[in-house]
Amino acid sequence: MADSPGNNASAAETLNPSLEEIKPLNTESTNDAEPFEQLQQENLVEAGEATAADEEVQPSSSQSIEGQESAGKRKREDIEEENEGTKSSLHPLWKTSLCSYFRRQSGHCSHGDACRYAHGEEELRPRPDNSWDPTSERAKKLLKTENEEKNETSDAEVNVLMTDAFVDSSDPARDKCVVHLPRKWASDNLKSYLDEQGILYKTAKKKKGMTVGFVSFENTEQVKNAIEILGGKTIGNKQIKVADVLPRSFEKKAKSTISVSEGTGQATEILLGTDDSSVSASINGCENNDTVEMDKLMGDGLVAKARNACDVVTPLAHMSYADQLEHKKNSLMQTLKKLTRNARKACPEGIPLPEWILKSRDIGGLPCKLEGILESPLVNGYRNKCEFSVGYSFMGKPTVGFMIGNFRDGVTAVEEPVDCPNISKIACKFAAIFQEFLQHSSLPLWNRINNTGFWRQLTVREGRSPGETIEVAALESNISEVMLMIQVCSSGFDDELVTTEFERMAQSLALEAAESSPPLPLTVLVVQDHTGISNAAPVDAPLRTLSITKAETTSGPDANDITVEARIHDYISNLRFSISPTAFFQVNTLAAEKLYSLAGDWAGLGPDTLLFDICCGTGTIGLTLAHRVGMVVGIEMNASAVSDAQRNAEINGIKNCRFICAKAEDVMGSLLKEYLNVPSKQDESPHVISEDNGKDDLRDLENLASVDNGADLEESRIHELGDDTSSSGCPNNGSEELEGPIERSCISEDTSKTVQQYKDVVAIVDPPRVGLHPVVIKALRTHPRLRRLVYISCNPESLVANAIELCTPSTNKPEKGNKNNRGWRKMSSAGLARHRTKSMPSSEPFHPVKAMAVDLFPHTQHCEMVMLLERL
Ligand SMILES: C[S@@+](CC[C@H](N)C(=O)[O-])C[C@H]1O[C@@H](n2cnc3c(N)ncnc32)[C@H](O)[C@@H]1O
Repeated sequence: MADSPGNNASAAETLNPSLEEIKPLNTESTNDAEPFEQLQQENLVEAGEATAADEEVQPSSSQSIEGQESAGKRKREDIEEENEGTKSSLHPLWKTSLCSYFRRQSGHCSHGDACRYAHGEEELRPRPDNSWDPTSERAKKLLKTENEEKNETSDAEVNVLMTDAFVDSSDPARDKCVVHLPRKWASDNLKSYLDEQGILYKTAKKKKGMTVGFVSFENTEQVKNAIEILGGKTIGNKQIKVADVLPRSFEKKAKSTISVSEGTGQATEILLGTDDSSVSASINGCENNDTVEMDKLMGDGLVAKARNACDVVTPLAHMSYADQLEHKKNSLMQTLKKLTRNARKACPEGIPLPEWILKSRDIGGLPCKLEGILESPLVNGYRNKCEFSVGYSFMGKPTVGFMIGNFRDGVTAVEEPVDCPNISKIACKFAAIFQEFLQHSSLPLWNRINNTGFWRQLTVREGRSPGETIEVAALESNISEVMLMIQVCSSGFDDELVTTEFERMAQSLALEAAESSPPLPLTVLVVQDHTGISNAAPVDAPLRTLSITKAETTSGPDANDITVEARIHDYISNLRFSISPTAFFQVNTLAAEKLYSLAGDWAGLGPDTLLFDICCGTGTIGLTLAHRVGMVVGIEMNASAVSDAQRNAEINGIKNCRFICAKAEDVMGSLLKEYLNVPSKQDESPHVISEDNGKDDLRDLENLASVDNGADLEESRIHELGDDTSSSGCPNNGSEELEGPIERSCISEDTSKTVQQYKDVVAIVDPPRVGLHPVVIKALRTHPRLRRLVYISCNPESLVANAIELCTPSTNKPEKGNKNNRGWRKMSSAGLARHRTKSMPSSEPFHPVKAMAVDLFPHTQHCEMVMLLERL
């Protein structure tokens, strides 16, 4: 998802040597496999099919001759088997892939003409979809041409919707942007480049991470000169372009100007250069003008990307729901196949391939059966939490909604969420109310380019009333509580002004909510103060609860302000859940209920089960399954979520749960030891990890993982667009600084039953998008008493990566991790996982038993997946 940083040649060159060092010996090339995966995605090649592209899978070049021979034999038998079917009738894939044996053995293949694979480019036939074997010269040539064409097209579609003020001259014709610059450049690099080219300019600004720089000129002569000099220039393989900053009418239409003080870079003076009538005129006329102007620009080829929030936030909305489910299922199947391919590739020499890999051929290369996809009970308006960005619309109107593109590519325009089908009516109404308030606020909107301003984001969280049935036609009537969290950056602003503005805001929101028809519930109003660059605030960003004026008394002399505790409530499986402002709670409550109950069913629970709920959030999984097990141990790093979990256990009278506030990687090993210290037969097996050795290995892996978990700010920004599976939704890098491994325990534990009595140990893991920390994987994998693991994932790629480590047979001589190696930076998550398997201590692998998708996010590409892993 995140673009690879640094796409220029020098970055690639410096990376290669380190990659060499850690490239798994049995990997010839991982690049070739990718186009093949694409073909598989399009269902053009069966997963079991052997081609030059997937031949890297086996035999492993690090295997012994014997190993190679047996692997080679395996493959040859497979081919012969398949040939039986192809000789008699011409298989549609006959000679559509290059024969790897023929290529390797300099033009010799024992199958001769009968070989189903093409002996050389001349014999090669196009595939049924007219594409070519991706390893062939033809395919490579075609790809190159396509890429060139793409580059040309994107050149034509220069599209900078930088609505945040970033202009230096009074004449927009003298403000230009330069596009296709290296991401790693900052302003200084841009200035040096312009100087080197002999270009005169007034100011030049560029932020790292963006491909766009902003240059203002003293006069039109300088503009002309710059365009002439830069025309046709390239940096790396990118052609530099000079373009207008859109919207061109921004200066004309935007009524507020922000004066930024030189010294602090902080906005100190705000001139609302408008009277109310002109603001409302501009607001009222805005929608139509926007559309006309946008259409014109699209016609001119200047704006070709998403034009509204709906296209960005709900890209599948144009499909029927049945088609969306089918689309997601197919795409998940392709992702799952990576598990088989990579585990096969990583299987150490001399160790037989596990049964599940051998059997994968019978199910199209899947590691286990994908049992289907469960639909969301609600398809529209299902989100109980929406994070709306604050910014300027395409036409320069202060707007509360979604960014319609990527900041890195120079798009900061924010558009209203009106047509996004996943957003509830209540959330849309609150966004509109807050937007209206911002039109008159004396504090500025957050400017993503200068990182200045005040108003940043609005989060609307909804809680339902208890009840069995949901009125799909009148969803709002089920919403009884609403929490609004307004994110600001108050640093550098006058306290008194800020307090007055908050009071005005609270009054305005309460009044408008009460006057809405039907009235909107407004339970809690919280302000989150955050100074960081991205809106993804750490969980400990300061919160301030504002009092809300009771609607019925607003006009009376004794207007009654109430401040309530900052929390709302929702219900899952008839349990009441208390949710604090920053705690994770699944955004689609009804679908989450299905997800948790499926996980419980697959976990095979009973009164003798000890259930580890890893990454437990507010305790939803453990608490909804507590009645089916002996005891639940929940682990969660967000302190307020842990307090919520504890509170939720209490309000629901559940006594067999213990919640631990810690990073799972810090406590998993010791918890397994604490609970499972009873020696069993398994413990005596050679699979047991020795303490010292284990610690060393854990440290090695931790080293690799520390950067792996690094959040990509821009990725977080993209997920602001309504995808709550982001790291902002489930903070994996929360700033909750923990002193010790278990800083705080919340225990409502039935201590009458000692831990040794639990015969059955099960883990349900539900990690954030990045997946489980390698230390946690290792702890789970190497503890022999943990026989069953249910993995719930909002990111199938990380599920696959983690499952590679959990399910690949371990080597008898695990390698030591190389702490100084930085080559993993450019590896795929699966490649990295494969690499890690080499240092996995000798332990019995899990095997994938079954998988099921649960659609928590209709209209988007995202989907939850559940996979059951077991040890026989
Ligand atoms: C996808 S959410 C799942 C929460 C919960 N199971 C639920 O369904 O509501 C992931 C949770 O993992 C927590 N988390 C992230 N990294 C963690 C870590 N290293 N250790 C423990 N918890 C973590 C997040 O705070 C978040 O609550």
